[in-house]
Amino acid sequence: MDVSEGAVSIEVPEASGGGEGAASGVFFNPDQELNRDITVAVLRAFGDREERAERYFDATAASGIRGVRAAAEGWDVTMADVDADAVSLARDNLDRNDLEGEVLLQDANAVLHDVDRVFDVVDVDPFGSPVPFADAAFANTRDLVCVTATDTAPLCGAHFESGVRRYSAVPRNTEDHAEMGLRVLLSTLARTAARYDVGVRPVLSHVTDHYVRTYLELDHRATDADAALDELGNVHHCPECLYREWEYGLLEGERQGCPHCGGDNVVTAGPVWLGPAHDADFVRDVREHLSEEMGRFDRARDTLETIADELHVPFHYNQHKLYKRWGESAIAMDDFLAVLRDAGHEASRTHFGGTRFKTEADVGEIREAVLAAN
Ligand SMILES: C[S@@+](CC[C@H](N)C(=O)[O-])C[C@H]1O[C@@H](n2cnc3c(N)ncnc32)[C@H](O)[C@@H]1O
Repeated sequence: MDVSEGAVSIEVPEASGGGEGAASGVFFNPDQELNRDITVAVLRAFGDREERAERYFDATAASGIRGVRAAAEGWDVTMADVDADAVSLARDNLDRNDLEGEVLLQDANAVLHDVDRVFDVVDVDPFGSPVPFADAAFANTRDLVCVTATDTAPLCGAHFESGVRRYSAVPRNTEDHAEMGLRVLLSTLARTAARYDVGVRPVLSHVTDHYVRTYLELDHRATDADAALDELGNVHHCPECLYREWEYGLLEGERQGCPHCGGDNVVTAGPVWLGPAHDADFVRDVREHLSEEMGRFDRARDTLETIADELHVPFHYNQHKLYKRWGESAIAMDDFLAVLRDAGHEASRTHFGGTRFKTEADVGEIREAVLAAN
């Protein structure tokens, strides 16, 4: 089956249309086109800014769609896969588009540990968790590590034990679980990178459908790794009144009782990444580098616009849940944000959902602002 994405056309097996875990054939998930469109725009924006960056490694190639699209953008592409059918298909797909590139039948970790190779950008887009590739990626990438995680249930605490095992963190299945998953992933990646004296700075992150995607710019001094670790801490959630509170540091403990409603079901997650999950200027630049031939242009543009304007608050509220608790009907989001801003609180929409918002205000302050506006 022929598939066109952006400027390229590739062949994928018919059987792979079913998405992750398709019974036969090389993997190809059409639903990840948005992820790949944004990746191409990131490569354009990053390549313009860091002109010397030219070597891109698609660590888990499958059909080669990412590597082929990167090669079409002028990147010097290497791809790897442990599946011989995938390697042969990825090679064919480069040829089909008259593009150069190297496709290796090799474990991505072995390629990353090859002392004769250096990559500026490494893209890890595996089945499930990226953790098996994280050490090698951070130990051996120059500039940018791009990571997809599709194991959102462990990451957000819905599969608690596997989340603890895999991510060396305590995830909690709170009502803002998608952001919980992102911040648990960022915490694990920051701690993994720190082992190699590498500091990570997330320049763009999004949680879309059932995956988390993040782009981490790297700095290669021990002090950079220390600075990244300083962005870690714990977050406490009260499931009754939706109060949440966070504090930086790795040694903070659990909370006894909610300071807002007095409830005793407060849950603590950590260590999670409390720092910025994106760089607004970079996100705006990436948005400018989207192009209309991309299949998910409109959605990618809207997602990036929302992310660029998101406050750097490490969790978010669900406006409808708050109104339900107050026994009132929710008002339009723009009006609601205006109420918070009029009361002196910064507030923004978030790409985590249309009924969700970010603010530094706590639940008591939010309620006061709404009451004062009535
Ligand atoms: C989710 S698919 C990749 C999808 C692809 N990046 C895309 O955008 O369509 C994961 C691929 O990783 C490959 N893989 C699994 N373990 C690997 C390893 N250790 N090194 C390299 N590739 C591996 C699998 O064979 C599979 O083709």
